[in-house]
Amino acid sequence: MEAWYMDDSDADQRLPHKLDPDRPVSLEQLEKIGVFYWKLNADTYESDPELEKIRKENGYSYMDIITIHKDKLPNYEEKLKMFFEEHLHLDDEIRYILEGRAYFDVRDKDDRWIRICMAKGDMITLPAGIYHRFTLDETNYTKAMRLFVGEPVWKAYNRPADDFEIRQKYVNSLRCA
Ligand SMILES: CSCCC(=O)/C(O)=C/O
Ligand SMILES: [Fe+2]
Repeated sequence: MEAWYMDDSDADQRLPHKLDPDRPVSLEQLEKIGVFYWKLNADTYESDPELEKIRKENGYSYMDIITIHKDKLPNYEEKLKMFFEEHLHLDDEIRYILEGRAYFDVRDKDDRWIRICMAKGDMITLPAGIYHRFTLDETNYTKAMRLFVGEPVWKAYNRPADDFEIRQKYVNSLRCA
């Protein structure tokens, strides 16, 4: 996993969009905005005790696997467009990359974009209420595990969603961080 502040160019969303000079973002900085990260062995995900432990400790009872590729995902273009709209969810977004690569972009406290480059073995949780978006990189392929506490709710609320209780709760949580 590698993270950095993004430039504001309109070029292809699949490009890295690093600043020049680069402004890397550390795990500690991500934790301050409620983003948590684990590194796992994706080759053994079907029988990995480390993954089992994380699921048990955090109550991630639900899981499925999504393959994001033009030949595998129904309504591929439409879904990618939707994923890249800035949005929030009422619950945490938990993703584990099993193959390929992808970018998760999150807003920092000052509303600046941080790009999180996720590759095989990277697992992340984005807090409920954080504004974020998702895109493939130039390799155009990823396979990811989606986890959830209880029955999954995939509904995304596009920005602006500032009046949502979960958004206010998230914003308030940043004050004490
Ligand atoms: C890798 S899962 C697809 C992206 C997604 O579900 C989402 O909500 C992105 O923010
Ligand atoms: Fe999302």
